[in-house]
Amino acid sequence: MAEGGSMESAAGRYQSTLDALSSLITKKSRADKSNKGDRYDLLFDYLKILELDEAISQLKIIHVAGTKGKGSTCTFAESILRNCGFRTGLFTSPHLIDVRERFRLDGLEISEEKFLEYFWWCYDRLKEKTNDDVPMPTYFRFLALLAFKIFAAEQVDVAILEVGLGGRFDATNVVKKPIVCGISSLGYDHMEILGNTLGEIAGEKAGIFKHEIPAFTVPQPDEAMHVLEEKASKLNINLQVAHPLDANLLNGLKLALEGEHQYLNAGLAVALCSTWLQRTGHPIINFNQTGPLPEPFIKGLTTASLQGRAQIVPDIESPGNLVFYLDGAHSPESMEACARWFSLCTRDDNHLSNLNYQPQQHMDEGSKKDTAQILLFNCMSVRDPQLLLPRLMRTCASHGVCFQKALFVPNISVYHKVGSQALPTVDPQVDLSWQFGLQRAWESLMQSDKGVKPSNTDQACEEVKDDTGMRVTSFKNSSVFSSLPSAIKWLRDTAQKDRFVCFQVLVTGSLHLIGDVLRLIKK
Ligand SMILES: Nc1ncnc2c1ncn2[C@@H]1O[C@H](COP(=O)(O)OP(=O)(O)OP(=O)(O)O)[C@@H](O)[C@H]1O
Ligand SMILES: [Mg+2]
Ligand SMILES: [Mg+2]
Repeated sequence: MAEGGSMESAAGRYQSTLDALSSLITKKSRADKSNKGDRYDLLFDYLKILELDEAISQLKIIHVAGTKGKGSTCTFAESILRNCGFRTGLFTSPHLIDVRERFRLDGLEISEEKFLEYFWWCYDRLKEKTNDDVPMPTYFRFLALLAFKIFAAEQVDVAILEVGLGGRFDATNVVKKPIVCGISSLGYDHMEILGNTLGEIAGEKAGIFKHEIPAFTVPQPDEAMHVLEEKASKLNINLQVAHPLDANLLNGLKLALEGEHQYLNAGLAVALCSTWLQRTGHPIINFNQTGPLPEPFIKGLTTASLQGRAQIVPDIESPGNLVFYLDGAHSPESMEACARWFSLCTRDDNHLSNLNYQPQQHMDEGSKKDTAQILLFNCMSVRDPQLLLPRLMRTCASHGVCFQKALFVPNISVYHKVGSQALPTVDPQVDLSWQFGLQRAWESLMQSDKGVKPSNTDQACEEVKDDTGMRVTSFKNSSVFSSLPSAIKWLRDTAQKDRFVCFQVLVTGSLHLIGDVLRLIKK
């Protein structure tokens, strides 16, 4: 019998499943060899153990790599093909709150029941057949195998797979014959693993190309495009460039995911889906690049959903004057896209009418609410804040948006654990040196940047303990909070005190942070 026997409660069973999953997380850093393909051959042993070889060859797969926009592109593609009437499977990463977010069937997160069934089916077989030579798969490899099992068992018409990291040595790349491949925007990320030049990075991502399987990409910098083309031509592929979607093709509707960069992702998704339809014997009548999009495409593109990407959440405690703008950007290019999105939608008063509250409700007739922008930030220590923070601040400044205050917090999620139970009791002794570094970088930016309100020369640092014993270290323009809940509490208190100001909080830098914030504010 699987771990988590019948005596256990459903919640207990789910938790022990997450514990089993957590046991696969290796303590080694991600830059470790295993991500460079170390023992990639093991994946084929796992496929044999799970008897998935044949099943995978039957799946009609769309495979997407890229630095940014993979998840969005896959989400659009899934939504389009579901609206065309197909049974869809979608595998994306990372997850924000619950690991089941990574596996969608017909657009919905897999049910707990099915997840448990397939999880233990795979886990038990692997546990039984693995040994010193063929050890248990690592975390992401296990999840990818589980995705294959789920999609095969559920007999989806189409499986849409997002590469976890890179391409060539990614666990999803055991696929031998996808229907179509896509490469979304390339940029600098994970250089410690994928190489230092855009060309090298492109080469890794192009590792998903397969002999004579059609492939699409978005417009890329020359350096990247050359490498993609070269790799494609070696495999006898005519690599095509999907142009950004023309907003006029949406019948006056808006893309479901916000931000200008989503038009790039949507354009790629449209190309992938129309090719998938053609190659699986469902050509769309009268479809061309410039004419209006078929109805299910419009429906798909305008209703797709993905948490933590340009997501706007009014706070439940003070919806009128505290609004969270959440975006998991964590690379320089996406930081800029995120800053542009935040600036445009905070500058634009109209967007408030899209939210389910009346911003004017607490105010006297005719008075206009002031807004104040606050940044809530953390990034993982593999990122370079000197690349992220200036990009963020300058892009906002160029749109006339200045942050009144920046808050830096540690993430709460414990990385070697999966699942919501991983929310730990807050540790007052937590090491904040990384956050102090972020704060210093921010303060010196505020001092040096032209076009940004100069801050007080008085840089007295104030350290206080709040009522929960948490440390808060403040400069004029920024604070370091020793926990996320205390930062959220500060935001709510601040909003309570000043009901005539709408506090617009941009939360960015790390998807883990976004997940933690969503967990706290959605309760
Ligand atoms: N085409 C793009 N160009 C630049 N930035 C983008 C693009 N698409 C998305 N982004 C930014 O990247 C963030 C993540 O988007 P998405 O989840 O689609 O990408 P991803 O490639 O799956 O990222 P991850 O590496 O986190 O898996 C978005 O919130 C947005 O800020
Ligand atoms: Mg990434
Ligand atoms: Mg992703």
